[in-house]
Amino acid sequence: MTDTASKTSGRRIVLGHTNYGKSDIRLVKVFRNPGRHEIKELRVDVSQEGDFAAAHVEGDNTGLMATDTMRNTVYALARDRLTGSAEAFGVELVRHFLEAAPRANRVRVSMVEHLWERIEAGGKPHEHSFVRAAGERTAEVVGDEEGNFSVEAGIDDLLVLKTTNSGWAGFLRDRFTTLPETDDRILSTVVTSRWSYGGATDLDFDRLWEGIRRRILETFTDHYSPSVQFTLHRMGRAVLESFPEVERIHFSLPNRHHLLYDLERFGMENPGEVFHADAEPYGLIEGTVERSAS
Ligand SMILES: O=c1[nH]c(=O)c2[nH]c(=O)[nH]c2[nH]1
Repeated sequence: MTDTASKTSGRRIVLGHTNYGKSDIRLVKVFRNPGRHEIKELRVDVSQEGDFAAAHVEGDNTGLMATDTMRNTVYALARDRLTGSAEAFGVELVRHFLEAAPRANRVRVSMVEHLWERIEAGGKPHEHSFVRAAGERTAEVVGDEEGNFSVEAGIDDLLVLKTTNSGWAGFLRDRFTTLPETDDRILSTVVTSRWSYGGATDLDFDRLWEGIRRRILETFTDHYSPSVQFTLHRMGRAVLESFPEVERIHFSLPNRHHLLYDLERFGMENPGEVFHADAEPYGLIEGTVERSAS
């Protein structure tokens, strides 16, 4: 913290933590392999921490990298160094900024990858046409000038649903409880997940991400779910058991309620067929599954 030399009520006013960077850098790279183009679309945020007090307090910008330069750097480095995963590109960017920005001592690069799937045309994968795939992939790399790195990956916006094999019963009943117990309901959620690879910067991040996504989806299907809470833990445990590279995994799981619509009023039966998809409010179940210290 920096003393700004101002005084009010006897307590010094100081500059607290600061960071700055460029957000929402939209990058698309086409890999023009003959006969089979590939595409990568990233939204990149760059954030630097360091000794920026002179800029804030004195208006002295000496040694500050312009955020405009950060944006240019992302595109320029993408030319030769975006060759594989977003995580690997993030590591390259963080290394570059730590070296190039004299006042930065910690750099964070966060990325959201919008996924494109190849279109099948006439029963064949098309050479250069794609359709937006479900869900988004995230990656975040943080590095400091001491050489400490952390790499985190994740999933956003992956909507899943199962039509049975889920219930919610045995919960607390008090005078405000109206919800009936059920052993057969629709379970639906939008998976947001983040997992940590610790300090490893040279893993096969694409293989891991694909495998972890598949493991989460398989686990969603493979059991009777007595609650979103139970399914959260089971998905997390499955990922940690299958992927020793993962240190911990966090889930944010909104409960997308599907309420059986009352057709009795019209003299009709509704044996679990017609539902109202309730938008709000929604339950929100969040939690981390991790390896214990011992
Ligand atoms: O899986 C659930 N967990 C809850 O905590 C909860 N609360 C609720 O009303 N329905 C559900 N379902």
